[in-house]
Amino acid sequence: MFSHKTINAETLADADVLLVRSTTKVNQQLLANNKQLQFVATATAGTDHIDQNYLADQNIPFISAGGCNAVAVAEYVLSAMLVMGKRLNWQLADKTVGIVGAGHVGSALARVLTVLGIRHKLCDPPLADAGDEREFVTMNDIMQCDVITLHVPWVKDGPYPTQDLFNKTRLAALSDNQLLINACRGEVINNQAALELFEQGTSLNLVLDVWENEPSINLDLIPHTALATAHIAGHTIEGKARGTEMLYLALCKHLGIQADKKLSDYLPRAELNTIQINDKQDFWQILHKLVLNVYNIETDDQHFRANMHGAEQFRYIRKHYPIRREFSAITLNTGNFADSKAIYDIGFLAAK
Ligand SMILES: NC(=O)c1ccc[n+]([C@@H]2O[C@H](COP(=O)([O-])OP(=O)(O)OC[C@H]3O[C@@H](n4cnc5c(N)ncnc54)[C@H](O)[C@@H]3O)[C@@H](O)[C@H]2O)c1
Ligand SMILES: O=C(O)[C@H](O)[C@H](O)COP(=O)(O)O
Repeated sequence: MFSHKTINAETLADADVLLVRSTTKVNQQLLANNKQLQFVATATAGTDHIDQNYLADQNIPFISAGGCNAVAVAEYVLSAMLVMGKRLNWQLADKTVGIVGAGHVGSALARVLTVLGIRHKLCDPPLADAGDEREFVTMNDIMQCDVITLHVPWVKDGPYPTQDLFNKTRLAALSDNQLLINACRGEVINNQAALELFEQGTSLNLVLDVWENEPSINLDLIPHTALATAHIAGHTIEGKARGTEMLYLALCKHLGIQADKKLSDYLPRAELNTIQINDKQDFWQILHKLVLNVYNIETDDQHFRANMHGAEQFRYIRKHYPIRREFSAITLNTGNFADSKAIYDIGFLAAK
C-alpha cells in the first residue's frame, strides 16, 4: 500500500494490479517503469486523474466506481440546501433546483427532490443527445433556477467541455437570491473569477466542496463562500465501502476468482442508529432535524474554516474525515407522523 508521498514509477515497477483513489494521477510518467500491469481501477466516480487513452494504448483494462457515492453527494446537497434555505429564509417547497449533470449523482439528487416535492430541472446535453428520454433544459434555463447544483465530470475539451462552465460571465449573471453548489470538480467554476466578483462586491451564495487546483486551493476564496468543505461530499463510510466493493468484484472477475466477501458484512452499526420523531412539528422542521442529525454540513464548514491554511491541511482534513453515515444506516420511529413515507423514501429505515 502506498501513500501519495511514496507512489512513483520506481515503487510501481513490479505491480500487476493498481487500485487508486482520486489523488493518484495514473499516467505514462507513473507507469514508466512497469511492463506487467494487468488491471487499473479507481474507487471513485471521477476519472479525471486517469489517463484513459494511455491505458487503452497499453491494452490495460480500466474500471471506475461510478455511482458508489451518489447517495452521499445527494445527502450533502440536501444538507446544504436545508442550511442555506434557513439562512436565506426560503421555503424550499417553493424553490426550483437546476441540476447540471444527470448521471449517478444528479439522478440520485433528483429522486430525493421528487420525493420532497421540490421542483427541479435537469441539464445534460450528452445524455439528451444520446437519446435519454427524461426532459432536459438548456444552461440558460438552469441560470434562472433558485438553486444550481453541479454534478458533471471535469472535461477540458471536446463537444461538451465542463472546465470553466461557470466562467465570469455566468457567475456575474447570478443574483443574491440564488444558490450555487459545486460538489463535482473545482475546475467547473472559475475560482479566480468568483474571487474577483466577490472583491467587487457581489453577494453570490456559493457552496464549495471542490476547488480549483486541489489541494493547493485559493485560500482567499474561503471567507467569501457561504459553506466550504474539503472535497468530502462523497465521503460517507457507505460511499467509500461501495467503491471498494466495486473494485473487489471487478478484480475478482478479471482474475477469474469467486468473490466471497460482501460490503454488508463489514459496515459497522451507526452510532446514532435510532431517532424518535416528534410528530407535533411540521414536515420541513422534521426533515431539517433528521437530515442535520445525520449529516450537518455546517460542522464540516466550521472545521474547514478553522483549520484550512494550505495544501497539507486540505489533505489532512480529508484523510482524517470523521465517520459519516448515510440515511440508510438510521432507523426511525415515526409514530403517528403523517408524512413518514417521504422520510423513508429519501432513505431512512423504518423501525420494525
Ligand atoms: N465531491 C465529491 O466527493 C464527489 C463525489 C462523486 C462524484 N464527484 C464528481 O461528480 C461528477 C459526477 O459524478 P457522477 O457519479 O454523477 O458521474 P456520472 O458520470 O454518472 O454523471 C455525470 C453526468 O454529467 C454529464 N455531463 C458531461 N458533460 C456535461 C456538460 N457539459 N453539461 C452537462 N452535463 C454533462 C454526463 O453526460 C453524465 O450524465 C464526477 O465526475 C466527479 O468528478 C464528486
Ligand atoms: O470522484 C469521486 O468519487 C469523489 O470525488 C471522491 O469522493 C474522491 O475521493 P478521494 O478519492 O479523493 O478520497
